[in-house]
Amino acid sequence: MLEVVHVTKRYRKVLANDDINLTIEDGRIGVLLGPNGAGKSTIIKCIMGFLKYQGQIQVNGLENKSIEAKKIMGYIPEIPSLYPNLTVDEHMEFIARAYKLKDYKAYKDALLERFDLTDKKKKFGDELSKGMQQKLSICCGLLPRPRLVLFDEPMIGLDPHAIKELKKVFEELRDSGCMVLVSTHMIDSMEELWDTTYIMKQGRVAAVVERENLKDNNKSLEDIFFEITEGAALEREV
Ligand SMILES: Nc1ncnc2c1ncn2[C@@H]1O[C@H](COP(=O)(O)OP(=O)(O)OP(=O)(O)O)[C@@H](O)[C@H]1O
Repeated sequence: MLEVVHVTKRYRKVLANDDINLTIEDGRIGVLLGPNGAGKSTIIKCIMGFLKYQGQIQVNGLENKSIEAKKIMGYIPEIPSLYPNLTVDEHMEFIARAYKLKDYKAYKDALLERFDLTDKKKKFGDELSKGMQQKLSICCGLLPRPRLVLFDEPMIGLDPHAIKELKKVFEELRDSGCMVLVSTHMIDSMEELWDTTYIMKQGRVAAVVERENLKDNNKSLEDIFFEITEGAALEREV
């Protein structure tokens, strides 16, 4: 289980995350939905342990900044950060060695095939298109088979085939008991895939929407999103 408890992050005068609480259980998909600047990337970076913040974050009971926690966490950043002098295949090998993976070759090849990178194996990072870079970044994030996977705006720049594959990946991760957290500002992009949506506004979680509860509520996620983001900020459960 991922547990984010009372997390507050300031960048000097900017309050980017204001007392964030969220939980993702095993085998569940959480979505961070919010307009630009709502604080989605910041909370993901806090969960990954890249930033200093106030509050507590635990993954399966482990402190998020511990080595044990990092071994089970995967992160696909909003902007791919590749090595210009490493090829596609070398990026994957680098990850495999960093995580001391064993028996990873078949999975590596399957990931590259799935995201149409098999014939790009020998291309260098700076020879890839933006979409190809994003696909490689996804493959690198998935190779260590993380139990918690954080995707920051993962569909931006992907072609329809890659988006379809990525959605299948979300389902497979969920079905294998992983925790998934996806940030997006596109309401429809996660379709029926999410279990819990955290609607963020101005650094706060303004509403927590559970899919089960949406059925009894005559409103769509879109209705709730616009009510929250265009109306007064109020924290509530739906
Ligand atoms: N490194 C930084 N230094 C200063 N302020 C920052 C920094 N990174 C983010 N911010 C500010 O923190 C706030 C939240 O930004 P964040 O990137 O978390 O939002 P977001 O919801 O991910 O937005 P987007 O959808 O545009 O990616 C914004 O006001 C942003 O300007």
